[in-house]
Amino acid sequence: MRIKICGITRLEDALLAEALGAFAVGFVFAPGSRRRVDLEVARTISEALGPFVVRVGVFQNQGPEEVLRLAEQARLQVVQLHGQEPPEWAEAIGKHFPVIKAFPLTGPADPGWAQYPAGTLLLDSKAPGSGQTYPRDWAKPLLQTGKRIILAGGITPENLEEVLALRPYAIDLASGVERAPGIKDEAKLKALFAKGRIWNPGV
Ligand SMILES: O=C(O)c1ccccc1N[C@@H]1O[C@H](COP(=O)(O)O)[C@@H](O)[C@H]1O
Repeated sequence: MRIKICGITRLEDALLAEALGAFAVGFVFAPGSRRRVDLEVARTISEALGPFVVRVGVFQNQGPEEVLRLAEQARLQVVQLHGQEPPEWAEAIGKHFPVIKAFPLTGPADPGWAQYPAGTLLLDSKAPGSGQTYPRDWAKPLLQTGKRIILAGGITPENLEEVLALRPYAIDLASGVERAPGIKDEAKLKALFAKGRIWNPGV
């Protein structure tokens, strides 16, 4: 399973996620987030990781100029837009970085979101980073479009199986593997990867 561990603020958490087999780690630059990371810290962690972990920056309603500057300076590889960004912003950013666009679920997903100019979409609860969840069935209309869909929102080692049953492209967790915002919990990370690595999305 492709697993992204988001809200990384400490080198040791990033290295543990990498050692356990994370596909990606996320650095939150969204204003007001309890996991907001300093640019220098993100760059230091980014430079310390090996070549096979994707570095993702999470932004919320920040214009293309700011997003591109931070993504370049922090040595990121993918940009995740987690607010109400207009399609033109994604198009501008998409000239430089692959874009993941997050949508909050307050009911069944709108298949029309597949038209948004981003290669990959992410479905989250309406309270990003809170551990809040939603009826997982709500993701189905978008999963059926064939677009790459990342599922997020209150995923934990305990409820992982119901999420994997939907066969998303990847999953994304922040609070479900933490002991405090931005501080990952070793036991929860190990429990997650022990369960997550047995499932192969390609078959
Ligand atoms: O984690 C945050 O603080 C955050 C803030 C603003 C936008 C996105 C944020 N994180 C994203 O939230 C989901 C997962 O949250 P959780 O597992 O329910 O705690 C994930 O997509 C993060 O990238």
